[in-house]
Amino acid sequence: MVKLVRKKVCEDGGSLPAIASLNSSYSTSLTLPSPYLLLPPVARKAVSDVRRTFCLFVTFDLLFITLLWIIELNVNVTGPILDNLADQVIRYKFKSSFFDIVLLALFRFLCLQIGYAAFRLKHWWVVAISTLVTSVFLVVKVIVSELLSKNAFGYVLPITSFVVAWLETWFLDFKVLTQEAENDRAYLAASNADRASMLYSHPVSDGQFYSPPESVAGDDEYLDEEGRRYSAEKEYIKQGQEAMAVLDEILSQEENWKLEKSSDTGDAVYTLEMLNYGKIFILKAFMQCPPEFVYQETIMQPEKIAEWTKTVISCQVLQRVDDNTLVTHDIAASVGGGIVSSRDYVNVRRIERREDCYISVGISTNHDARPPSDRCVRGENRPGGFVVLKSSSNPSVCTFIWVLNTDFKGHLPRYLIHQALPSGMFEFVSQLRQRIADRNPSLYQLRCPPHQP
Ligand SMILES: CC(C)CCC[C@@H](C)[C@H]1CC[C@H]2[C@@H]3CC=C4C[C@@H](O)CC[C@]4(C)[C@H]3CC[C@]12C
Repeated sequence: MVKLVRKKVCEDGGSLPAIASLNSSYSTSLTLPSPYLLLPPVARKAVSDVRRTFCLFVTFDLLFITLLWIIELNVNVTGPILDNLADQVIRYKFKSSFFDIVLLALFRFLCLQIGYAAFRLKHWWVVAISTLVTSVFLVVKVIVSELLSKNAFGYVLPITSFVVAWLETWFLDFKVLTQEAENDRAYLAASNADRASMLYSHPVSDGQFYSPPESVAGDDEYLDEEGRRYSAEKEYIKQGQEAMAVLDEILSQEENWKLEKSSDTGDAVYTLEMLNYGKIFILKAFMQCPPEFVYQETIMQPEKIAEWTKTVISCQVLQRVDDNTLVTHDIAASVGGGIVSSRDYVNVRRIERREDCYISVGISTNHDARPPSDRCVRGENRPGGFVVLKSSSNPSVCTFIWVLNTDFKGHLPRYLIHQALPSGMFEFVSQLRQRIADRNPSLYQLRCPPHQP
């Protein structure tokens, strides 16, 4: 039984060797577009798709009412259709002609097309006026005229006009304006993200860390920008160090961990209640492989984690601040069969190599390149992370600990989440074992890990 030992931190926190020495295939670029991101804005369409659909519907309104009228002219034909037409148009009588309903459709068509296609208005008052005029006119018409006694069209035409007019109001207000407002927000966010990624857009080649370019002497604005960036980096480093202190605190309280659930592979999930952080979930799993393998898969290659676990949809390194600190954008899959839908997180991570373990802590932070977006609920990670404990007696085994301390946000029943987390964590570690076995076939025993002694 690998006992969780107290850590002995090296002075510099065990700074990492340059990535290149660990895995030359590892590369990252801060401008790599991710399918989950709001892609930098391209030229925007003059008329949005939803608005074009609305204009099409308005055209349908006019054509459909006109078609119904033409059919009506044909239905009770006493003489030639032209007589009927002349009757309703030239010898127009409010009480017996349908021509005014067609003119009303033409009025709606002109108002709406001029207002929403030509002037591209973003307000509902034009459609409100056209619908109000239509409604008042039709109500008066139906009350005063003899249309209803004339034929079926005495019902069909006014009712169709009324319904179509109100459908146009609904469509514009609940579809066009809301969708376009959403598009504007997304466009704005993409513009910000695009502008921000230009700030951090220095491609980081294999194994190199991001280092701010030399500032141009005398360029005050640039120095301001540089100063801002420098203080942002200091802030990230500080957040990582503080999170590491909290994680160490959690690890030092193993005697207070409460066993929640064990898996048939001998893994266990514990919980720990902490004053400022609520209920923390801690997975502890015995791994039949050298600690370096676990370190490589869970800590050193953050962007590849999505290749082998369904828990994470994507992970992108937004910025490498220094040898121990990086900022990532993680998109987690839905949890508990959809109880918790997919969440995204911006985490500052601190990685340390210590005498007895490899440790990686993360905590939620902000980054200009990934402002919160309406498309995904932004979760909040409190100090938590991965610990790969080395065995002092056997270098080919280790213990993997995952401290999960997350607020999924949203109005979700806590008990449901707390039910779902342990199984999700067990699934993660079994996918980790599978990954290590696939990448290190020699470790056949990984495929059926023994029960812990
Ligand atoms: C059912 C459970 C397992 C789902 C958990 C979903 C979320 C909360 C999980 C999925 C992937 C997780 C991240 C994976 C890797 C790291 C790096 C580590 O240095 C700090 C924690 C951090 C940043 C994790 C935070 C929590 C995380 C975002």
